[in-house]
Formats: sequence, structure tokens, C-alpha cells
Amino acid sequence: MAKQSTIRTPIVCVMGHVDHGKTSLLDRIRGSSVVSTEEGAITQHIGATLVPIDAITRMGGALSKVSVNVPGLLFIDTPGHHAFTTLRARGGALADMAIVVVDINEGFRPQTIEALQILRNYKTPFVIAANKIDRIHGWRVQESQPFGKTFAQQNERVQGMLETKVYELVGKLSDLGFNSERFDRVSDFARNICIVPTSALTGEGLPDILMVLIGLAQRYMTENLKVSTDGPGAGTVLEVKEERGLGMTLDVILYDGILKVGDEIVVAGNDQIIETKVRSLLKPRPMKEILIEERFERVKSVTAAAGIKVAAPKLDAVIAGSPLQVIRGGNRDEVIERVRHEVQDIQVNLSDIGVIIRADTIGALEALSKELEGHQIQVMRATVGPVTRHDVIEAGTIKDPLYSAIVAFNTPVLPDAVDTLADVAMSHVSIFEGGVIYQLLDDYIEWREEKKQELERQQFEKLVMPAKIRILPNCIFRQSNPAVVGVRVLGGKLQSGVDLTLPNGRKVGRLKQIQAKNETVQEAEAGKEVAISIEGPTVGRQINVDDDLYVDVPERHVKVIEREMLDHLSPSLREILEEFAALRRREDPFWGK
Ligand SMILES: Nc1nc2c(ncn2[C@@H]2O[C@H](COP(=O)(O)OP(=O)(O)OP(=O)(O)O)[C@@H](O)[C@H]2O)c(=O)[nH]1
Repeated sequence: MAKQSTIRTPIVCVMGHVDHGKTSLLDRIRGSSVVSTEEGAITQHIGATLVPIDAITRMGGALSKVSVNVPGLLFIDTPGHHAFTTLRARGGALADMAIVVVDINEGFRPQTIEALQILRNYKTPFVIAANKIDRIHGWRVQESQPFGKTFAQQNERVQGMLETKVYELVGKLSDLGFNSERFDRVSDFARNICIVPTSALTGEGLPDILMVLIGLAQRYMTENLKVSTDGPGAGTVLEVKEERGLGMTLDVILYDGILKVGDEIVVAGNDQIIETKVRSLLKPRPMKEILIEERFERVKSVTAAAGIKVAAPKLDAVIAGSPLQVIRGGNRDEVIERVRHEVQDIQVNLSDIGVIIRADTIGALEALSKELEGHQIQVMRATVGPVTRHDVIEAGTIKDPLYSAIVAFNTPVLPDAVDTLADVAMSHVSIFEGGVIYQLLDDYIEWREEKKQELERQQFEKLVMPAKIRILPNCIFRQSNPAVVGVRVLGGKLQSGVDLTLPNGRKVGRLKQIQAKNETVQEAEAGKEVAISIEGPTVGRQINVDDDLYVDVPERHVKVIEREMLDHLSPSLREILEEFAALRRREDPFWGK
């Protein structure tokens, strides 16, 4: 029999900054019609909500004339990027599309940007919900209406205000490299991100956001959404939960094929692969039957895409985010291998030298590493779980001090790791912790910049800087042992403890001390007149009034300065360095090269 294929319901995740309205938007989408039993009504799945295409077209949003064969939209009930990155399918993101909710009055916030970066990395299509339009001063609410209708009812001032705010979002998106436009002015979804003004509170614009998602799926994803309706089921574990009377259960989002009672399945535990057999499949009971004691309704089978609760033996060790695959026919070994591969095969490019990263899930680890990669920050090791003492020690031995860091996303630092960090030998190691990737990255980059400057400063301090001085007339304070003479610094920076030389290369002696106005100083800038003591020469023999002397910068130092510090030198230092090097290169063209 030929394999049947059909277009499955696309899976949608809602993301955005705290309090911008993710939960409210999902609640509003689920709406009151969850209780309705009529054909084509919105139905509650395990961990997800199915909005069928009929329900969407009935709402009458823009684009409702588009012919559609996408059966509807399956919304993951847990909003936020953590859910998005945890839920993986075949190494990528489980969600086919996303809504990024932005409070139109507040604009972009760190987690908005983070959501966009994650979506870009996963190449996931998305739409922007410019939410809370009802908060715009003077807004006249048109309950549940499509945007076009409600916009037409607003006065000119309010319309203008909304336009300004939408354009602010367009500008911000453009800074991040995305072209965008208000959805009703977008003709090509591939080129422009749609911005849909919405209110999760009043339902305004909601019909449009659903329609735009359908449009996106219809035009750009139908190939990806083809599934076999009779093939072996494949899904992702959303949650592992103990249920009264059922024991340990898995909340699963099935994205391909069919899952039946009695199926042999493979899932992943922390460090093991688990094979078991589906005892029962459970759906939430419709709300109106809430009085019936049992909360779940048993079904014989489910077809993708769907959210379903799976009861089976041996589920205690299963991890959230694990793949779930059905064994069918003789493919047991292949399925086990595939699950193992998906869990272990973290898509992170590792380098010999780099930061150590930690996260609570594989998906989060991947998201973090992709962000680091995008900023040319190398990763040496990437593992799931809390930060350990071993991590700190490893970070402490990295040769490049700019990588002596651990970046921990959504995962704790164990007490013995904190103790180890307090050790003086580890004082150069830093740990960056937090729940916002974008913030973590900023913190690390800031630390790295500071460290880089500090290292440069240290290196700079150790280097002998070039200077040129002239011995002044009437300022010979002592002939020799040491010679003490007045000089003018013609250029560069004169420091004590350096060797001096004549332009012809003859050595003069060591500069011991610099005095300015009878005070000992460590250095003197170009233009200054100071007294210096020189160990070695006698005035009138090796040196004379009006002689020009150079600081004898060691060849090794010239090399470092020319190669790495030229940009940091003042024009005067540069000039004298060039002069001095040119004198030396008259004898040996490769001197200091
Ligand atoms: N006026 C108005 N208020 C809204 C709208 N959407 C959300 N709110 C309010 O904004 C607050 C935060 O909304 P939530 O839906 O909890 O936001 P969230 O993004 O899910 O927040 P977290 O779950 O904390 O990340 C709540 O008080 C909502 O009632 C809207 O469109 N208009």
C-alpha cells in the first residue's frame, strides 16, 4: 500500500519579553470556545491547543480569501523561549513557527531580542504581535475585531500614534537585520516580517495574527509539513509527570506519523535509552464533562500533530526534551540508534581553546552556543547540567586568559565549584550565570573587553618606550659617576631605568633617575625639560652639550610595539620609534622585523 501523506497542523510557539502578554495571548486564542463541542471548535490537547482552520476563517481576519489546505494551528501552551529551545525535533526546533509578542508601548526588551536571535538561528518563520494596542491613549475598543475594522474606528491622532509605534518596531527590527512591515502592507512573506497590532485583552487583531500564521505555513512550509499519517510516530517529550492512578506519564507533542496503544516506543533518560510499550493514550476531557471523575479520556491512537499523554512502564528516568520514537517492523536497532544520536549529537562546534558552557537542556545549550558562535566566541566544552568544580579547574588552565570563563545558562553553580573559585589560583576565572542568553553574552563580552585592556596595559607597562632627548647648554650639574645633565625631551616618552644611545649607535649608559623641579619622577613626556642622571659616560668625552640621545629600545620590544601596539601609541611616540628603528635599519634592514 502506498504511504499516505498529508499536511499536518503546524506547531506554533509564543515567545517574548516578560509581561508583554504571551500568556494572555494564548489564553485569548484558546478563548471561550474551548468548551464548545460544535464541529471545528478549538480543542484542548495535552500541553497544546488546536485551533482548526474553520475556527480561524470564521474570525474573518485579513487574507481570509487565501485558499488553504493547512488544517489549523497547534499552539504549545507553555510560552517562552525556554520551551522553544527545549522542544526539539530531529535536532532542530520542534515549533514550525513562532509569535514574538512585543508590548507596543514598551518596544523591544532584552528577551524580545533574544527570541529573535534564537528564531534566526533555527531559521524559524515568525510574526510579531505588537500587543496591548488597547493601552494607546484614546483607543476605542472593538472587541475581537480584525485589525482593519478596529483601526478604521480610531480617530486620526490614535491612528497616527499606532503608526509611529509600528515604525519604531520596524526600525528596531531593521537594526537587527530584519525587514518588516505592518502585515496588511506586506505582499511577500519571504522578504518581510509581518507586524500585527493586537490586544490580547480585547482580542483585537487576533484573527489577523492567526491568518498570517496560516499564510506563512501555506506558502513557505507545506513541504516541511508533509507527514505520513500511517507511519511510525515521532514526537518530543514536553514533560514527565506523575498522575494519580496512572503512575509516571509523558506529555508528548507528536509531530509525525501515528502513535497507538500497544506500540513499542523508545525514549531517552539521563544516561540511558529506554524501551517500553504504550499502555494508554490520554487526552484532556472536554470542559463540559468536568464533573466526570476521571480527568482524561482514553483514545486508541493519535495522528500528528497532536499533544497527548502517554502512560507506560519504566518512564521514571525520562528527561524533558527527549525524543519519542515508535518501533515498527524490524527497525528496533535503527530507532534506538536514532534516539541516542539525537540526544548525544549536540550541534556545537568545539575548539581547542574557548569558554566552557553549561545549560539545563540540550536545546538551550545549542541555542547558547549558536549565539556565541555568532559573536566569534569559541567554545571548548558544552555540557548539560550544573557547573562543577572540574569546570572551574579546567577554565583555570586555559592558556588564553580571555577564555578563562564559564557561561552557565539556566543552570546552578554547585557549592564546591563556588569554593574552588574562591581559591587564589583560580582568581582569574569568571562564571557568568543567568536565564537570558543575550544578557549572559553581553556580560561576558564586557568582561572580555576589560580583561583585554588590562592585559594590554600590563604588557605596555613592561615595554621600553622610545624617546629622544637633547642635552641643554648651561645645565651640566655633574661631569660623571653619574653624569647629571639637564635635557629636553624632544619626542616620545622618557622613562627611568632605560639605556641611552647616540644616533650613531654608540652606547652612552643607563639612565638612573629623572628629576623635575627637584622631585624624582618616573617619566617625562615630550616637550618637558628635566634633569637626569646617567651611569657610565663623562660629559665632554662620550657626551656633550647639544647632543641628541635616543632611548635604546631593545629589538624584541620594537617588534612587539610595531606588531601589536602601534594603534595605541601617541603620534610623538610613533614618530620617535620610526626614527630610532630607521637608524638601526641603516645597518641591518631586518632589525626588529
Ligand atoms: N491592556 C492590556 N493588557 C494586557 C494585554 N496583554 C497582556 N496584558 C496584561 O499584561 C500583564 C502581563 O501579561 P501576561 O500575559 O502574563 O504576560 P507574559 O508575557 O505571559 O508574562 P510572563 O508569563 O510573566 O513572561 C497582565 O496583567 C495582562 O493582563 C493587552 O493586550 N492589553
